[in-house]
Amino acid sequence: MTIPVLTIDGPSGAGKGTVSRLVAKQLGWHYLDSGSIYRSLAIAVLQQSVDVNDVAEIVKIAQNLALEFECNDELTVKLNGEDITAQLGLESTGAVASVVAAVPQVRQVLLQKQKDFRQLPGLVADGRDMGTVVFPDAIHKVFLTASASQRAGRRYKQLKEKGIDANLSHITSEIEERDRRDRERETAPLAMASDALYIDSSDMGITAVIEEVLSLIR
Ligand SMILES: Nc1ncnc2c1ncn2[C@@H]1O[C@H](COP(=O)(O)OP(=O)(O)O)[C@@H](O)[C@H]1O
Ligand SMILES: Nc1ccn([C@@H]2O[C@H](COP(=O)(O)OP(=O)(O)O)[C@@H](O)[C@H]2O)c(=O)n1
Repeated sequence: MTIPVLTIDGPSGAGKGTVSRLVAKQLGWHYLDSGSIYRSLAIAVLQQSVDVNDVAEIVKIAQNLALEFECNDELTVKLNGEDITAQLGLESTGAVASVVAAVPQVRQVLLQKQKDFRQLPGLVADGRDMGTVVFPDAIHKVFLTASASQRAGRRYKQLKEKGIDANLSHITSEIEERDRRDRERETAPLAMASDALYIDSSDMGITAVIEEVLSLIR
């Protein structure tokens, strides 16, 4: 029996995580936040003071990445038993994540870890290459985006709400730089799958986006 997968890909701040978590909850499906795997790798690389250009060392860390996920209303992630949830959401973590994520061997090592999330009764998978590379046979695919200024504004508000000091113009340039790197890399670049539903959430609330995604499944 083929286990159903809904993939939600798109750029940073489009609402993928928020929508994926809520849709997974409504459907009673599992949830894969693939970005948190790349973010965790970035934290491990930073903790071990490894140079971001030292590919061999980064691949070794990826091979030994010991992660535990717990998804209730929010996602809690442990790396080697240590709760790293707070560091996970920082823009500085996202920036390093997008550098290590551009290494083809790193993506290869982490591929099976992501596929293993496909379990009954189904999976909602959020990332950049869920519909194109990791789950190309998914029955439902969404490409969720929004204008760069909306996405930066949302991220700014989200960080402020978490009590993290943030600067809107820094966030805007960091998001633009990360998008460019994610779109232009050779391996598994951020791109819409040809069979995905395109949703631009610039002028849509979260509930409207969720309704549109759920209508795809119904
Ligand atoms: N359609 C929307 N309208 C307004 N705010 C949104 C919308 N979708 C998501 N958000 C908010 O934007 C922030 C970033 O959303 P998130 O789900 O983390 O994005 P992504 O996973 O794509 O990076 C969150 O604070 C979330 O509540
Ligand atoms: N499937 C994925 C998910 C994330 N990533 C990388 O990991 C970084 C962080 O991903 P994320 O999904 O947590 O980022 P946000 O969209 O939450 O900002 C991205 O900028 C990508 O470079 C990836 O390459 N492939």
